[in-house]
Amino acid sequence: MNAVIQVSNVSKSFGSHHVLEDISLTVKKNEIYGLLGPSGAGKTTLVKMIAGIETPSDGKIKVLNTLMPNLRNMTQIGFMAQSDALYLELSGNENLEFFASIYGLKGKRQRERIEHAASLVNLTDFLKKPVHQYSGGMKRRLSLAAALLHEPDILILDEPTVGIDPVLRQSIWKELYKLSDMGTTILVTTHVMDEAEKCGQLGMLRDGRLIASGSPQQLRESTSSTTIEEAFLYYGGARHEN
Ligand SMILES: Nc1ncnc2c1ncn2[C@@H]1O[C@H](COP(=O)(O)OP(=O)(O)OP(=O)(O)O)[C@@H](O)[C@H]1O
Repeated sequence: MNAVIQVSNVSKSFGSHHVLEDISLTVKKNEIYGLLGPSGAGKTTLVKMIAGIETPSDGKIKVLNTLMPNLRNMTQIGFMAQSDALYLELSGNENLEFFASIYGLKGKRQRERIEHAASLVNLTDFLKKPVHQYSGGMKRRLSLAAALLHEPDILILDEPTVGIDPVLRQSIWKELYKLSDMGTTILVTTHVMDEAEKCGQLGMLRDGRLIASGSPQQLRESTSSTTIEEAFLYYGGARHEN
């Protein structure tokens, strides 16, 4: 099986707070897998463990067949965190140069990748500005550009389009499709239902449990729902009745 991410029976607690319970999921190569759930469901905690930033309390996570966390695997992963890890006093360009050099990109290649990533997120004209003058949406876009710089095999995006206007959101999704066509595996978290529809596969997360998974169409059809929101409510409700 061409599984790129394998999460097996993973649980996570912070002290006595059980945040995730017995999560198992598989993300295949080229797939765009969406983790859908309301705030506090545990999406960020799960993607941080997959990216190797947090460790599970129980269970196993393998990325590219290697147990995580694994330092070598980190270079194959582009991670865009929910809170932007940017240097506010530096310009957009300087931020991208910094991240590019961490990924080992130098000289002409570095310039090309920065140009490409910046144009993708519509920031070319703002690269000279210090980031403290950026709006929230611009900071998100710069973080996305930084995650794309080294053309990672796996892209993990935590709520990538929060604060981004619908036109740009659409162009970002277009690019995500393009990247997936070219072989990138993409894991994206969202609490927005219409965005969930854009994913090839979905995992619905609620109260730290994976309540359902499948393609948006499968999830709708198997619950006789017309929307993903309805399907989510069905699975959420069904679990509580058990
Ligand atoms: N380092 C931590 N220490 C203690 N509790 C934590 C920690 N990180 C997350 N939590 C708790 O875990 C739960 C899930 O948080 P998480 O950020 O993973 O959810 P989420 O689905 O990503 O929500 P949001 O979209 O609001 O970030 C929350 O109750 C949160 O308070």
